[in-house]
Amino acid sequence: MTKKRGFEIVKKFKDAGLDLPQRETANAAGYDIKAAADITIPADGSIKLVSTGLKAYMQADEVLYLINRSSGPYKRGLVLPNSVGVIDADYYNNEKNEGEIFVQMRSISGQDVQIKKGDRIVQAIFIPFLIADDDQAAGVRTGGFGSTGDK
Ligand SMILES: O=c1ccn([C@H]2C[C@H](O)[C@@H](COP(=O)(O)OP(=O)(O)OP(=O)(O)O)O2)c(=O)[nH]1
Ligand SMILES: [Mg+2]
Repeated sequence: MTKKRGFEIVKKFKDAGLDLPQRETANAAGYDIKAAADITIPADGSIKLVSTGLKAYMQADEVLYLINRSSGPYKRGLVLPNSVGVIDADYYNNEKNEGEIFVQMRSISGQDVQIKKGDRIVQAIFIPFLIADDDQAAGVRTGGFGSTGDK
């Protein structure tokens, strides 16, 4: 089978016994992503990066969105401060790193929230996107989290 899109475990977590993301029901859009290690999301509202131990490959005109589970804020008091995480196709095996996906998380409960290894923290949805007529993007991704600068 030709590889089109999917998830792989990054080297750092290769012996950690992680599961590859699954959809829970036949028509679900989202692949549920689990935390790769225990982490506390602090009561003070500061932002933590949660390791997933995963990278994602996809077609050049596809993007992977990380979107909160509806139970995230409602039951656990957890939100993604960036609302939606955008995982670009060229983040996979980029120049500086393998392209591990991290989930930004913040507690809005006023309490510490304990995330345990294996907890399903976010859902990931593959989506095709369009480009504008005059698009001339030719840059090469060298990392993530601000690698392309502010200007
Ligand atoms: O929640 C997220 C958001 C992004 N990323 C990684 C994958 C993505 O391809 C890369 C860049 O994300 P984005 O373009 O949203 O952030 P940026 O601040 O514009 O960084 P850059 O300048 O590297 O594009 O960072 C994550 O691991 N988790
Ligand atoms: Mg960017």
